[in-house]
Amino acid sequence: MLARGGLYNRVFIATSDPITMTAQLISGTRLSQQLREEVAHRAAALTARGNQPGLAVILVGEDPASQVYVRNKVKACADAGFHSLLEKYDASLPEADLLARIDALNNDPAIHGILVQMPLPKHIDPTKVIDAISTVKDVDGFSVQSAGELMAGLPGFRPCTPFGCMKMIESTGVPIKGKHAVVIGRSNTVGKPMAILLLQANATVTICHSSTPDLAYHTRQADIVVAAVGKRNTLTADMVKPGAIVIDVGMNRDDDGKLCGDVDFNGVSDVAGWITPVPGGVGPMTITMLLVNTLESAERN
Ligand SMILES: Nc1nc2c(c(=O)[nH]1)N[C@@H](CN(C=O)c1ccc(C(=O)N[C@@H](CCC(=O)O)C(=O)O)cc1)CN2
Repeated sequence: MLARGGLYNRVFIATSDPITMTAQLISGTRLSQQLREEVAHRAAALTARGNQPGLAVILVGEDPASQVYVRNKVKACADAGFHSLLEKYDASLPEADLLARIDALNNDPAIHGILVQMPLPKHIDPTKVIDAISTVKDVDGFSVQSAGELMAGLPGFRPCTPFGCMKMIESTGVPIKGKHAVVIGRSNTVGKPMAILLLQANATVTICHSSTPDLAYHTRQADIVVAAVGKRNTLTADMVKPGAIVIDVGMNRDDDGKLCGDVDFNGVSDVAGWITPVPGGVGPMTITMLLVNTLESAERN
């Protein structure tokens, strides 16, 4: 039984032990609300100057989860006062047609951000598609150019999920500088950029992955753990240093079909200092940071 409320409300867990340590909840929903209000104010100022932020969202195929995400992105745009275009294509869309569409959007002055929802159907090369998006409109931050800018510490768009995770860590008020951070997962869209962002914030960073022999050895030393594996119960209470900040990027289903992350939330809440929930944690922040990137693209314009 969980009682949740504010950004940093304690996570109360009904157990037989009344003095178990309880982590503070980092609510992505609440933090998103605050950030989206700021985004909407800045968007209104830009719109008043004749430069309304505009986002193009492209969905190829009928993946049910992707349909929900693109709908949520379009709604978030409307709520923030952005102009948005949702383009939906049949799964059989030829790659060349998609590239031609991106080319047209690259040259559309009303569009400041372009995103192609992932995953794409098998016959389409995601790298080719992402790299076709103009760097100045790559608000997902997935292109090779954007990855290079991140690596080099140059200005550019940061991938939305790790960017959101950084905002969540920062929201705790705990300085990242000098902390030991462990990132579990090495994907190009989450694990690797997450590690670089933490490094740029002066954390000492360890990246763990499926071939790491003793994951718990590393996580037990971590002040910050980011779990981005895609496997539930990857991080359990015995693997966490007391007081640590735990960020859960996972989106999995439990045996009852309920959405859950990579972290054993109930168990880890007894040990960690801060923890993100699933749902209501990193997911909403991913969409919020997309708005932030699109707004910044329009402001640069
Ligand atoms: N072009 C992109 N494709 C994909 C991205 C991305 O950032 N850019 N990320 C994911 C999907 N994604 C956004 O696109 C995304 C996933 C989940 C959520 C979210 O808010 N989840 C909710 C729960 C939703 C549910 O009930 O099913 C939550 O965690 O609270 C937002 C965005 C892959 N593709």
